[in-house]
Amino acid sequence: MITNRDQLAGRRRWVVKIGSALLTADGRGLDPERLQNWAAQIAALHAHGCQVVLVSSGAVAEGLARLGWPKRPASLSEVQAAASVGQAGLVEAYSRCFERHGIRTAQVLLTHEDVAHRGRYLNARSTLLRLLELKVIPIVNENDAIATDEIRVGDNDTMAALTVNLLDADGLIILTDQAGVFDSDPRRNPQARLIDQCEAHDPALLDGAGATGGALGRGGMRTKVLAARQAADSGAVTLIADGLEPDVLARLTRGQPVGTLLLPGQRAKRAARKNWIAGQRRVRGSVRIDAGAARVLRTAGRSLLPIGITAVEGEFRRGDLVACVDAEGDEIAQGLANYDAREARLLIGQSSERIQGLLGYGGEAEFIHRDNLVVSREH
Ligand SMILES: Nc1ncnc2c1ncn2[C@@H]1O[C@H](COP(=O)(O)OP(=O)(O)O)[C@@H](O)[C@H]1O
Ligand SMILES: N[C@@H](CCC(=O)OP(=O)(O)O)C(=O)O
Repeated sequence: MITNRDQLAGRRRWVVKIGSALLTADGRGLDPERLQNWAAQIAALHAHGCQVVLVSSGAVAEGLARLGWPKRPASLSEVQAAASVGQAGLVEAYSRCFERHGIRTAQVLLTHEDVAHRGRYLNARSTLLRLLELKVIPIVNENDAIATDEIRVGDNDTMAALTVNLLDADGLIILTDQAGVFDSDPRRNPQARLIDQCEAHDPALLDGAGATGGALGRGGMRTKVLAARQAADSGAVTLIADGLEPDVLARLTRGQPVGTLLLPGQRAKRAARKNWIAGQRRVRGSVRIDAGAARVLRTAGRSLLPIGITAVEGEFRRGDLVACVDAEGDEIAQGLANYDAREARLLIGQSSERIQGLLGYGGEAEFIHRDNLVVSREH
């Protein structure tokens, strides 16, 4: 577990969030020089073997500039229209910047549903992981064009934390227009002091964190601290720093004293995904597994392959929570199924190489991947 900055070097998977306040040149749309600068910094991290997911705001700000609107409109549909116009520009601008470094980018627009709904959760995760394998930089933003108030995540600090949880990232870096987290809002209090490091769950942290952002931002420091707490719950550190500080990303990831480090603290690291799985109350079906599968699930933390399944009960869909029971009917584990019940019945006792032939399409080799499996307590 990370307890200080020296331990940051060598961490591999980072989610970097860039807020509206930083991206725009005085509300006049995106600042191309800044984007170029971050792209160069991210390219350098890439070259050192880091995987980076970029969560970038700026769609609304860029849309306002493109439409010639002087300020954020009050009506939701106008904000959504601006976001749609601006998102195209945002991704275009990033892809141009990264191209110079020979790096491809991908646009990933997520909604609350994508990170909360079982099937889509798996889809979002596998797409992002595949992009990282392909050495592409995913550029994530909330899908503002269709997210209504009821279903929106609302701010990208939270979206970035959800992305950390989704991918089990090592750390979250939030770049903003302040040097880090202060003990009170530095915009209002010139005496405010920068916090160097602290536990994300320290109750005092929220006392000084204001909830209002700048003219274009959404969350202020409060959502950043709450995001750090969510990241902490899956064992990740959060660094909050000034995005205009020279070489900020390299310095932060090397453990130099820049910005604020928020630590996961004593919380037991249990992958967020596993917490989330454990929190899903409704088991939709079950698979009976043989003694060998039961043993490796219980003791070796392995995935459940179709070959270990001896029977399938109930009706469930891909992404549903399914119980794995042994020959005596004792529950060994619960996890998210990669195949629905009909497919599972066809795969009983089969080796993974046969999946393509049996179903007519290929998919995951595992019926439940070990990352999506929570072993039940011993009886
Ligand atoms: N304790 C604090 N420390 C630092 N900044 C704070 C604090 N409380 C409130 N803020 C405000 O939060 C702002 C950053 O939030 P926001 O405008 O939403 O940025 P972003 O667009 O980067 O998400 C800062 O400009 C600052 O005025
Ligand atoms: N999704 C919105 C950004 C919302 C948001 O969280 O902004 P910020 O607090 O500046 O990161 C956009 O692209 O404009």
